[in-house]
Amino acid sequence: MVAMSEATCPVNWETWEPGMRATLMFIRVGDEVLLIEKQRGIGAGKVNGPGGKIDPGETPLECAIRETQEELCVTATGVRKMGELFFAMSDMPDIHCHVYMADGYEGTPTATPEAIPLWTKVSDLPFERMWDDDRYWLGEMLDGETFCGKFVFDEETILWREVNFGVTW
Ligand SMILES: COc1nc(N)nc2c1ncn2[C@H]1C[C@H](O)[C@@H](COP(=O)(O)OP(=O)(O)OP(=O)(O)O)O1
Repeated sequence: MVAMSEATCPVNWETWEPGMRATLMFIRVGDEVLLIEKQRGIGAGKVNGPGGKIDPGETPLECAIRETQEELCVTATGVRKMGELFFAMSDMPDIHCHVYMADGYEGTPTATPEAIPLWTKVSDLPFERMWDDDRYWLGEMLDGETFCGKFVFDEETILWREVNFGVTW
């Protein structure tokens, strides 16, 4: 399935290069997902999944697990790759983000200087507190859909978007 704005895309994705590589992790247990109230870094003040920048020499999966440990003091288990996000931004480096979902964890979700844990019903995601792109893929992903999303932002407003589901990673 494809969702695309009517506008012509202002970005040539064939030649686009991200300024940052990052990850997101969503731990789903039953009908709830473990989100964070992000305390610092890009998107501070928003609700998101744990995640962050990929360190040199680190794989995206290693990064997603490390960032979840650092931000919430838990180790995600049963992790699978669900998607990739491509963000062309106006006011920060462009981002290529790898997205993972886990079906369990070890440890106790704990607040850290980086994040406050927030268990949320999958049926009641707080999109008004999240990056706007999340409306177009997060619910579907939590229901098991793999995806690829490309978004062009002007500050926090989406100018253009394309999301494909059923992508094999
Ligand atoms: C632009 O739209 C975005 N949507 C979503 N859902 N998530 C986004 C968006 N832009 C960035 N993100 C995510 C990707 C990463 O998980 C973080 C950004 O990384 P962060 O700044 O938190 O990286 P850290 O390595 O943790 O930073 P420190 O240098 O503070 O340690 O946001």
